[in-house]
Amino acid sequence: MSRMKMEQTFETLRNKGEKAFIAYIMAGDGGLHNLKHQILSIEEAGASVIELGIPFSDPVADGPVIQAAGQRALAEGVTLRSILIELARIKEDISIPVVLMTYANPVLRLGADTFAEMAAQADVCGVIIPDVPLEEAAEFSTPLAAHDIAMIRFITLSSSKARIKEVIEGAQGFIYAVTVRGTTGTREGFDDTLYDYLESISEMSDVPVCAGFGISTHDQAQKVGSHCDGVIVGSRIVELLQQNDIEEIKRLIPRSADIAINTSN
Ligand SMILES: O=P(O)(O)OC[C@@H](O)[C@@H](O)c1c[nH]c2ccccc12
Repeated sequence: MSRMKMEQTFETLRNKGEKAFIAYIMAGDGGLHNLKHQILSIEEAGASVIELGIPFSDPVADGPVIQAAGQRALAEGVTLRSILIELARIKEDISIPVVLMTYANPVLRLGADTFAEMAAQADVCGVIIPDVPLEEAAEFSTPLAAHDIAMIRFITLSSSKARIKEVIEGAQGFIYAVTVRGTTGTREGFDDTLYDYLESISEMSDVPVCAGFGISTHDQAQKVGSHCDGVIVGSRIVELLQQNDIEEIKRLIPRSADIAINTSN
């Protein structure tokens, strides 16, 4: 069920000629009792996948907006365990795939086996652990694979061709292509080389390629998405969700009609 659900989502989108919109939110920001409402609002706004962040005290790859959201969530007292328990409770209400984004430390504290089991109970489809390099991933990916949960891998602008090949081989779920150097957060624009980079990865890869970091507007989402299988938006979603501005989240997500216009010119 778990990994397949996400594969099906991407296949359905591909058949319709649409791109995935992966919305990142910080679990527990606004209190865990709001998680269900937040996920359902974002689902209704048109997101295809939820990337659910786990708050952590030392989030090395997070930009200021996500860090602040993590601090608020920690102040609410939420933990990886309490998030997984809540997710298991509300899973029947959520239609779109959920991917967890956590640092290694909370997983190790819970135990990688327990984590995989609880994630499976919660219908989690994939897991992103940015501070675990490919070489050390087995400790996490083996128990996850036993529960059919994908471990999502990263490619960055500075990955060599050989490295890209290595990452693509055995990749599951989707590949997270990082669009900028540095931490998460909004950016004015992107490197000119970004689009060629995304297209060359997409050509090499059988699993979908989704681009994230620095995407904060509808136009950016549409433009970047037209060169790969989907986009990931974090900081902007976190901001809008904190303001409870679901209408603006709706406007951020490209519709199929926008894409049709895009390809006709
Ligand atoms: O916030 P941005 O720039 O839209 O980027 C997405 C990103 O926040 C999300 O995927 C994410 C949050 N924390 C991370 C840590 C590493 C990699 C990715 C992430």
